[in-house]
Amino acid sequence: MEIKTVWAVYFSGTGTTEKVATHLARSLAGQLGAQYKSHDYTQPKGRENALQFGPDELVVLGTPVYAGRVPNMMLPFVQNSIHGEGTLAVPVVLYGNRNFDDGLMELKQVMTANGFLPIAGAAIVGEHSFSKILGAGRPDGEDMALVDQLAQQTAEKVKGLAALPAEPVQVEGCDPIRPYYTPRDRNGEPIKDFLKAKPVTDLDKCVRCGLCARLCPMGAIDPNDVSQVVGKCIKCCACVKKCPMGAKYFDHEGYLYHQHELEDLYAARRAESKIFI
Ligand SMILES: Cc1cc2nc3c(=O)[nH]c(=O)nc-3n(C[C@H](O)[C@H](O)[C@H](O)COP(=O)(O)O)c2cc1C
Repeated sequence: MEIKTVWAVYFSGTGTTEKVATHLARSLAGQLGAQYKSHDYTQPKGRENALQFGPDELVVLGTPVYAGRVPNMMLPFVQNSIHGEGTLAVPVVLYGNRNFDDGLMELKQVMTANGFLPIAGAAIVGEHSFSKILGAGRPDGEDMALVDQLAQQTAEKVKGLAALPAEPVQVEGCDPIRPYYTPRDRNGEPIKDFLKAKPVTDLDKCVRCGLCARLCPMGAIDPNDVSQVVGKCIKCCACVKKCPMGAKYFDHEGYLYHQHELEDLYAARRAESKIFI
């Protein structure tokens, strides 16, 4: 099949999804002799208009895994505003060394329902948003080599297609999709007020540059007083990890318990990145 444009379309709070989706799409474009374009829907502005793709385009759609699924606050945009028309696609998820659970399956299902034909997929490990030691430095060289392998195999598959395949690619995950993963306390109870946790600001370090307010995917930080989170925080950690002064952090007890538990359970092991073709 002839593809004219390969797109990287992605949400990425801390940059790991962007790194993988753009690399994969660029590489595919090169191998297919197609042009490369990208659309970043991390910021509210990137979600203002619907996206529609045609039969001579290929879309790499990337999202991080939040609570084992596609981030729930981004799901409406993906479901309602990203459509294909017999468009080949590669759903890609990034996950923080715990598990991608049903994130890739959910993304594949939503895309299939929206007129895409997923022909390959990937679940790649990225440094966990909540931590500097969980999945530290990933995706690394080994992960990116797997992404290169996926690009090569997907390009070969596309070149060999005379028509759209009858079935989408098989990926790991449950169908029907399971409920969101719930952080639990030491008694096995859901952590109280976890969803209400939001970052605080060390005013001795903060230089009021306003970067955090501009970066927040939810537009939740007051640009006139960046210590105030006036909107909904999805805990993507863009403000925490990208603040040049290290002025943002979480002090919420339940959040910190969950972060340390994840680090205790999963930091020592290397979770596998996986490709599906
Ligand atoms: C709210 C939230 C929930 C998360 N849930 C999971 C999870 O269920 N499993 C996992 O392995 N990583 C989880 N992560 C980690 C991210 O999937 C991972 O760090 C990813 O690389 C972040 O992508 P980004 O850099 O594009 O923002 C979660 C991160 C956040 C912010």
